[in-house]
Amino acid sequence: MAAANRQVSLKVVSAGSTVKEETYFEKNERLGREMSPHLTIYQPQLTSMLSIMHRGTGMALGVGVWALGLGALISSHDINHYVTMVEGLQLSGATLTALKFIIAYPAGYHTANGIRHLFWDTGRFLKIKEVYSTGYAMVATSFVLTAILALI
Ligand code: HEM
Repeated sequence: MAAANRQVSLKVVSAGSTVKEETYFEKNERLGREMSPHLTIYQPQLTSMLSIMHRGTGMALGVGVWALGLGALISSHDINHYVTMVEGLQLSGATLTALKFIIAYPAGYHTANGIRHLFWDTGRFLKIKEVYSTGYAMVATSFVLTAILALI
């Protein structure tokens, strides 16, 4: 009953004195906080490296798809013209295969790791040992896939 009759006094304050007009990054800088994850001291691990690669290859594929699409729209020549141009460079078979390998690697990697991701999405291979073993297997598969593409 005593609590119900308790007196409360309110103090009027301006919004500016309570709400700090400071961004998340400014606050972290003021408090001397490091960026999280603190990349400069973060030990490189297979898990994080493969994850970064997945994002990188996804972005590379995105750029490639857009470039091919827009190129086809705005170019006055068809693909045969560019094939003839490359043939005209008289590159050796090994150089050509190496170049094709480099261009195709994002597709080989992203497909192999994408399938690994899809297995994870079904709840499989999520134990840390399995994450590592599928990581190594995926890297090997990505090389084989890309080599097949480069040799076509
Ligand atoms: C031209 C084809 C493709 C493009 C442009 C593309 C692009 C991307 C991009 C930009 C991401 C986001 C990466 C990130 O934010 O970390 C992504 C994620 C993903 N991609 Fe692809 N991708 C392609 C083909 C494929 C294929 C063929 C597969 C599977 C066989 C695949 C499976 C996945 C999966 C599972 C994720 C989500 C990974 C996660 O959960 O973090 N992608 N893709």
